[in-house]
Amino acid sequence: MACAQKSATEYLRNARKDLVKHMKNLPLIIENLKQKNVFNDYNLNDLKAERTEFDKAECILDWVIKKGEMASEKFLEILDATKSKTLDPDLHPWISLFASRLEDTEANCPFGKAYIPNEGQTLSPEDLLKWQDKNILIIGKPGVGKTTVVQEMLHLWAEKDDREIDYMFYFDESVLAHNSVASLESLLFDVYIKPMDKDRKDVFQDIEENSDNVVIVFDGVTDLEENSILWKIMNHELLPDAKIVITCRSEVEDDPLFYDWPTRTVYVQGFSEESIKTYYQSMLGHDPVLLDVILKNQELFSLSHVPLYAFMIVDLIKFKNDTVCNHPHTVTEMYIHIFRLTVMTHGNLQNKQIDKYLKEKKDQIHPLMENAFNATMQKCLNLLDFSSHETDICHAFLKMITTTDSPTSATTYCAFLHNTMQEFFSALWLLGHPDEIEKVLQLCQTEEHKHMRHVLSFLCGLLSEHNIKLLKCLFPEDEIKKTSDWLIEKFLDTFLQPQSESEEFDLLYVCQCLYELQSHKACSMFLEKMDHRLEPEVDLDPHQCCALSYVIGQSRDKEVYVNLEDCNVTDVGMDMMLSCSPNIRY
Ligand SMILES: Nc1ncnc2c1ncn2[C@@H]1O[C@H](COP(=O)(O)OP(=O)(O)OP(=O)(O)O)[C@@H](O)[C@H]1O
Repeated sequence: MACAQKSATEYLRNARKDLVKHMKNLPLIIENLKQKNVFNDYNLNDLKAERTEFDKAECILDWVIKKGEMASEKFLEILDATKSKTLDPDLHPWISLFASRLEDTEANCPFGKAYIPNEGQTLSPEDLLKWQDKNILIIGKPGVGKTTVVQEMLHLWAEKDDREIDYMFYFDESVLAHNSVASLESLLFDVYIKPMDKDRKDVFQDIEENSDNVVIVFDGVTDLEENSILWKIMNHELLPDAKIVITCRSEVEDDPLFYDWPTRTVYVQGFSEESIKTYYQSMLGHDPVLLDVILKNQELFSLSHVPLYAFMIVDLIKFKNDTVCNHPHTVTEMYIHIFRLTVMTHGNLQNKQIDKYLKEKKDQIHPLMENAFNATMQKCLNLLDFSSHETDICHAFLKMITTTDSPTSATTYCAFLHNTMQEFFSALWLLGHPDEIEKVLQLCQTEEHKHMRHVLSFLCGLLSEHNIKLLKCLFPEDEIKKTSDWLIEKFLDTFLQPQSESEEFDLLYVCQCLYELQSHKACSMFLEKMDHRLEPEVDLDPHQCCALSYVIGQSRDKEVYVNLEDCNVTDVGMDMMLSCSPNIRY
């Protein structure tokens, strides 16, 4: 099974000694690493400074291993593809073994990085590719799989021999952040692909003249500056017949940017119940006890419809003990454990050493929190002011992105491996700066800063009593408690106000924050303010049902009236609602 095998990083680490001596043709390896975005310009420059081939080989291996699993996998793929030129024959069986393992994994295990189809899903990425519509908007909550859907579209397109579309361009948030891109040509050719200089003009002309053969994907739009190149593409002022696919989070759907954008809208739902079961069966089937823990735990199961959470659960469940299984599972707690696990792996530590190590590294971690917060406030994923040494602990959470600014210059930014991690770090910063919380509460009510709500729900989770022991190595315990004491009432007062005359307050968001906070007192206060009547009026996904039933379950002596007349609720969701039945009246 894929999960029982050695990781690519381990595979490399074990062979490091032999590779340092027996890798050949280093320039070819380096060029490939550059093309696959494993190495950036800084790495190349630093390598030039190494004097001997041996030193260079050591550097290459150490950097790749440090850059993590994906980099190691790409490196091994390069070695396999070029082995006749780059590896001593003695190492050919070693690399072939890795290559066959990859094929085996892909054939037998449809998961890992592969796209997981939902049973009975009404639409597939293939359908989206075939649609004739010129504008497609893909919407969903964080981590539910929007990026994965568009990447699967790209993958399907790249695999096709008889393509109907000639060009497909994908731009992620780090590119979208550069509203100032100078021209269409530089956007298309300077970010990822560069046609040979001699062809560049012809290719560009072909794209412009036959824009009906072009698909442009903007992944993770938050806003686009009016009249920027990106805005003009979206509105078909440039490449008038191109198909534009945009992904955004649910709260951005109502942004004025999309008011006049005639569009076909697709909502990404995440894993279906069937997909969740198949996924866990494939990852944990070898351990029926663990498998059972998840499948029978309604909260964990409901969280798993967000694929990102399902992946985290698999990693965390291995550390299961009675406490792990016997208390409610919040999203924030999973992030705290992932944070601590990353620290543990980076420092090569044992579990019991993590707190001490974190205390020692506080000075490195706090600037990362601050940078995350500032970048999130500005809806930016590149940490513009952040610099730290490659060996710092912070790099365990970051990837490097290099953008070419001109033919002779490039800029390298740090960015979090996933944007939800950036939001988690932003919440950590707020936890250490309680004076700023009230301002953020107010800002969240504005269109411009609505996105900060994701940070606040993490903040609620960080304030949960259960999590304090995991955080007190970074923040004083009494400060966390003090913040928690005053925040509840402020939070409820702020969020229970309708956002505008036409818009009700967001009941489900408030319930999710209360679930993260895990406080009976806060739930009672909320139910009191609601007069024990809840009317969601929208379809509920399993995790929303989990939060809602938790809040209802906190009403000890009063029944809560819940009106589900206008809601669709999944079976898992309904089970959870019914499990708090003594407190509920329909
Ligand atoms: N259908 C799927 N099959 C396999 N993996 C998936 C699927 N959907 C999501 N994932 C995995 O879940 C993680 C999060 O997905 P993704 O980045 O696509 O979410 P997102 O909706 O774009 O999140 P955000 O709004 O935070 O950008 C990724 O690691 C991705 O590989």
